This record gives sequence, structure tokens and C-alpha cells, in this order.
Amino acid sequence: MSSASLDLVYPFARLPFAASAVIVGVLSVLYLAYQWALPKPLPGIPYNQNAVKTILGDTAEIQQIKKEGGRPRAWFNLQPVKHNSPLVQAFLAPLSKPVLILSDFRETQDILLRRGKEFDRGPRHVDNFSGIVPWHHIAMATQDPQFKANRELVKDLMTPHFLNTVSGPEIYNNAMNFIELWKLKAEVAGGRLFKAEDDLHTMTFDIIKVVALGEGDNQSMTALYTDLVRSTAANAQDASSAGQDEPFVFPENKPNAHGIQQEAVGAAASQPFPDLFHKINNRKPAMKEAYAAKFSMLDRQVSLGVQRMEAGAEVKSALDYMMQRELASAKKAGRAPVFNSPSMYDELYGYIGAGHETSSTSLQWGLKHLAADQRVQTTLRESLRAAYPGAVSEGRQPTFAEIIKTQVPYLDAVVEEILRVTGPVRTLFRTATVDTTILGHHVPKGTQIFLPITGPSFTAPAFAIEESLRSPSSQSHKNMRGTWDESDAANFVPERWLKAEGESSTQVFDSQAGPMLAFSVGIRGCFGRRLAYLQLRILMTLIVWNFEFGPLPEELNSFDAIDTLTTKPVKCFVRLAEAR
Ligand code: HEM
Repeated sequence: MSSASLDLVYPFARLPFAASAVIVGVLSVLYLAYQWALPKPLPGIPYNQNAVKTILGDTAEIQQIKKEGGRPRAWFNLQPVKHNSPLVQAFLAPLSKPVLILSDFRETQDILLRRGKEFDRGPRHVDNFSGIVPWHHIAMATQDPQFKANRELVKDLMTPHFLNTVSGPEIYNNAMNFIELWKLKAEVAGGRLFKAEDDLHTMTFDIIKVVALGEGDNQSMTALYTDLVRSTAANAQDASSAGQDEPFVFPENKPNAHGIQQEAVGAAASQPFPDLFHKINNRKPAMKEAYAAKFSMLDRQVSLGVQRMEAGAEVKSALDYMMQRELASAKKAGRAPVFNSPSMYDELYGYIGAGHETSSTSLQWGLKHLAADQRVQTTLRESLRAAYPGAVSEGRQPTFAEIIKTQVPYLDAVVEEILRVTGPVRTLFRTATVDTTILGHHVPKGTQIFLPITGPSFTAPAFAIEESLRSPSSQSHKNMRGTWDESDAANFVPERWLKAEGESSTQVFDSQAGPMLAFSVGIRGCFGRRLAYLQLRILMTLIVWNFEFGPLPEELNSFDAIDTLTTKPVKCFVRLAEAR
């Protein structure tokens, strides 16, 4: 062998023995460290083979999706389909344990509802929220004693009394402001379509803010914006100057200062280290401004609340009720009440944040479904007309009192179907708090579990699962909900939620007709579920009562989604005509 080829084959051959030994030693340690740092799959659970060849695991692929403008959250929900398995694993951060993705209605419901001792909110989920609202109960594990204390503070806000006397009337009043805005827009746009997202977003913000904080110095942003549209209407472009499929452009409404914090929670969700993300993001000037806006709004509103309380005014906002709760707790504990505590602030702020975007997004999806499915829209309007004969004969709107006491099964079915097919939240998160088992696989304590609530067993046929692999509690609660023909589970069919009442031909709404977890279930299920339903019922009633939603051109009718805090439509346009 020539001296040159000897160098090539044995690069250390010419080095002194000790130096070679050190280099070989260092390389071996590096190699072992690299091997140690590679993702370690849990036995028997499918995963992407390429992910275990790099310490980045699946993050490289997820970052690439982000770079290309795709949806990392959709990636998680697609993995079970890709591996044709209800349980898969993924590797989301260097040196971290695998996370599991479970795509099965029955096991998911079982974990949420009956396995609370084994699964809780985990650090990743807590970190998503605690960077923004660390003192809101959404950012706390169930075992955290502060969780109980915070829930005590907000205890009254979903009672029938609060919903019917505070939330409901405000939803109704704000809906009427909104109807006025859209009647004006329908007239100015003359049958052309226009962008709906910002109007829905503003109206739902008006609602949740006034319910949370009371009238104080709150102004309806929708009413202010209506004045702007009216004042510019005379100079607006002539609607007939362009084709009917050309969107009509109205003046922009001012975005509220708080949206950026909701977006930050959404952005953290797909970061390898949400906690670190928030630490860096919170230093940005725009975030600092948003925090300043939050504190100045809450300082002012809490001091107005204290003034109201001292003046013996009627208790009529979430803030007022929470102050009464704090007063009672302080009295019981023999201490002075604290109305500007971090819990009071973050519970109020989180109530506004959680209640705002979820409602706005659900409405946007709802109006898209109605435009795309004219049959459903017409059936819904006919059902409403039949339910409120007095309003029809007197040519008026159904009143709030009528809406809350009248059952309209088709309306409930439409709302349920919107949330089933296009809910604003598509994945839930839990962490194993003990060593346990899912579908026969060992799951070590600390493992995070992602629980998609669309896809197989929800909006696509379920994976076949041997009954003996299910948890004992799942096996003993086999038929808790009905089933339907899985081959059309992806389609928007409100009728699947209706059933005949006894022997009669009367149709009633059956909330247990089939698999659906849009609000989740169990102790950590959606706190605002009742408010959300009330809101959707009132708003859908009044909107569909007043407007027909014309069909949209193909390119604006797509159901493509983007992820912010919620999963919302990329495009939401409407073509309005006054309903006859
Ligand atoms: C259509 C509207 C809504 C949908 C689909 C929805 C859905 C959800 C979902 C899926 C969760 C996660 C539950 C879990 O992890 O198990 C959640 C949690 C939560 N939601 Fe909603 N939500 C809606 C509206 C609201 C409203 C109006 C409020 C309050 C004003 C609200 C407040 C909350 C809170 C505070 C939590 C955290 C509960 C906890 O950590 O214990 N939501 N919601």
C-alpha cells in the first residue's frame, strides 16, 4: 500500500499512539452522545422512520411545513392516517421524549372523562398559555390548588341565571347592532360579495367584552364602525362598477389591541419549546404595548367595578360577580378582599380571549356552510319562521325571551354539525401523570398525548380496534353515544342530529347521536360551553332570520383553514340579500 493510500485508510496511522487514542476516545464519546441524543421510540407504536435518524426528530419536517406556509397542527392529525394506526408517536423537540397521537373517539372520551387520575393538562399545554395568562385556570394543572381557587372565582359565569340575565341580553343587543351594519352593507354592496371575518370578529368581541366588564366605558365597536360605513357610503364605489363576483371593499375596521396576545398563544402551540418562545416574543414592542393595553383596561374597569359595588349598583357583569365571590371568600377567610389580584385580571382577560375567537371562528365556518349548502340554509330559515309565527305575522324580529324559550331542533342540529365538522379547536392535549397504558401499549409517566377531535372516528371512518385492547372503563362504557353511517362522516349533514320523538313524526335534537368532542368533556372540558351554545343559537337565529347567503364563486368558497389561536377559514366572504 502506498504512503498516500495508507493516510487515507488509517488517518491516525502516523500520529503518536497517545494522540490517536485521545482522538478515537473523543470521537467515540461524540458518537455515543449522538446515539444517546437520537429519539427513542416507545416499543410497538408506529413512527416516521426518518425521524429517529436525527436528533431533530420530526421537527425538521414540521419546520419545513411552516416555512412553506402549511399547517403544522394538521400534520399531527394526519399521522395516524399516514401510519394507518389509531396510536402513533412523534418527536417534537431535540432530547425530548416521544409524544403520542391518539385518534379514536372512544378512548379519547374515556381519557377525558374517566381517566383523570392518569391524565392531566401537561407542561407543554400549560406553557402555551402561561406565557400570556399565567394566572388563568387554563394554564394550570388540575392538581394545582390555585386551579380550584380560580374556578371558585368564576363559578357564577356559566349559571343559567347569569346566562339569561347578563350574557343573553347583551348577545341579543349586539346582534341587533350587527344586523344594522350588515343591512347597510348589503344595500351598499348591491349583491356583490364582501369580506365577513372582521365584522364577525368585532361583534363577538363587543359581546364578550361587555359581558365580562359591564357597560363601564365600553362602546360598541360595531356601532362605531356602522357610523363609519354610513358616512362613507355616499362616496363609496358604485357597486355595479364591477362584476357580481368581485368583492366589494368597505373601509377597514380598527383591530382591537388584544388580538396579538391570542395570536401568540396560537403561535406557541407548534413551537418545540413554547415557554422559550413566549420569553422571546414577550420582549417585542408590539407585545409590550398589548400588555400595557391589557393592564390599563383592567385597572380602569376594576376601579369602575369597585365604585359600582360601593354605590350598591346592580351586579351585572362577570367582573361584578367575580368581585362578589372575592368579597365572600375574603370574609370567610377573615382577610381584606383584593380586587386587582393577578387571578382576577387573568381570569377576566382569559374569559374575553377564550370566549372571543372561538365564537368568531365558529360563526365564520357556520356562514360558509350555509352559503355552500343552500338546502340546509333554506331548511333552517323555514324552521325558524315556523318556530316564531308571532314574529312572522307582526313583521318583527324574534325577541330574546322568545329565542331562549323556543326549541328549534334544526337550529341545534346545524350548530352541532358546524362544530363537529369545522370546530375552532381540532386537537386536545393531556399528559400521563403515572405509568399507564393506551390501547395495550405501555405509556410512561410524563408522556404527552395529542388527541385529535376531527379525522378518524369523528369525520372519517374509525380504525378497527380489538375490544380487549381498550381500557377497562372504555369497555364498560361502550355505547355511550350513538353511531351513524361512517362513510358520510366527512359531510355536512345536520339531519344526523335529529331523531323522531317516540312514535310521532316530530323531530327532536339528539345531542348524543354520534361521536363529537368539539368542547371536550370532563373536568377540563370547555368552561364556556353553555355561553358558546347560547351565543351561537341567538346569533344564527337573527342572522339567518334577516339575511340570505348567496352562493360564492369556487375560489372564495373553499374550506381551507389556517391556525391562529383557533383553526379558522382562510377566506370568509358573504353575498347578502335581505331574507324574505
Ligand atoms: C364554539 C365555541 C367554543 C369551543 C368549540 C370551545 C372549545 C374548547 C375546547 C376544545 C377546550 C379544551 C378542553 C380540553 O382541553 O379538554 C376549551 C377550553 C376552554 N374554554 Fe372553550 N370553547 C368555546 C367557547 C368558549 C367560551 C365562549 C369561553 C368563555 C367565555 C370558553 C372558555 C374556555 C376555557 C376557560 C377553557 C379552559 C378550561 C380548563 O382549562 O379547565 N370557551 N374550549
